[in-house]
Amino acid sequence: MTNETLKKAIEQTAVAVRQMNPLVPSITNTVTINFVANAQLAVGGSAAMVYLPDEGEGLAHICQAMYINVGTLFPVYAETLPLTAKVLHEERKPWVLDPVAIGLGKMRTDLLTQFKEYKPSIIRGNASEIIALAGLWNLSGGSAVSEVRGVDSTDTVRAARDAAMALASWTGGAVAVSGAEDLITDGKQVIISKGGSPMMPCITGTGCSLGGVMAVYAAAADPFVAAITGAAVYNLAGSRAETYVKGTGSFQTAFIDELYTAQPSDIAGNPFILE
Ligand SMILES: Nc1ncnc2c1ncn2[C@@H]1O[C@H](COP(=O)(O)OP(=O)(O)OP(=O)(O)O)[C@@H](O)[C@H]1O
Ligand SMILES: Cc1ncsc1CCO
Ligand SMILES: [Mg+2]
Repeated sequence: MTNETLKKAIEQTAVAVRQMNPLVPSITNTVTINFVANAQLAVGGSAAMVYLPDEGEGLAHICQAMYINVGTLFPVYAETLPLTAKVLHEERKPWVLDPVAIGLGKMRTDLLTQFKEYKPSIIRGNASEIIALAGLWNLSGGSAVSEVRGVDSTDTVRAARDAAMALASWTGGAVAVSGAEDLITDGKQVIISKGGSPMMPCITGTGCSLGGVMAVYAAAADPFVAAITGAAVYNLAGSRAETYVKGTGSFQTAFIDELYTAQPSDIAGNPFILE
């Protein structure tokens, strides 16, 4: 892929989801569920959030793509998440996994272990989560899950490069590592997406909602292009929003405004490096 073909693919993806309004349901955490839905709607998707096993399974059958985030687990998810992921895998529906807080608790570890066989099309996490997931799945570049602390990253994006490439090679999809710059790989090529704002890690759910938005784009593009398009619109919107807000509260509102008003050509023009 060249810079020009990638820019064209990003622009086409952003245009396509606005035309399609794809149904992209989520099973996600209760902290940021509203932010995820609003971000998905802002870029052109149709959101639907569920918790129950038959509802996850039912939506997996009819959706264009789906988002699963293990941030706040409840006992019912031991049934909901594998059932839903199995349908997505069997029907070759694109789906995005956010392995939030990997390493915390037995149920989270069991679920994330099971997802190895259901091959998420895009894995999106911060650097520490990506390194820990590669470790849990016994892939190169990974490390023991016990090193993760809570939901925030203690590693740099570049430190997760090998883990991200190993995960993408396993799934055959894409992996996106978020941070001050974002690294996206399909296991062969690596893209660094630039921009964003230091305010983004100061509000909860920019990462979660980024996963939801990547799932929306995955309804219209292959996983690698979808993940790159998501990173690009986030970095564009974050850079723009920080220029006129007083602090992080109004940043969240301005950020959603910028997602909503971002033009496909501007999303494609957000700086990236193809390594
Ligand atoms: N220092 C930074 N400068 C610019 N952009 C940033 C910075 N830190 C994070 N971002 C952006 O914020 C978004 C979320 O990334 P982050 O790594 O904070 O996710 P996360 O830790 O999973 O977030 P959460 O779990 O709260 O949803 C990405 O678009 C990323 O590019
Ligand atoms: C803060 C927090 N705690 C569980 S999930 C979540 C959202 C960010 O990952
Ligand atoms: Mg996160």
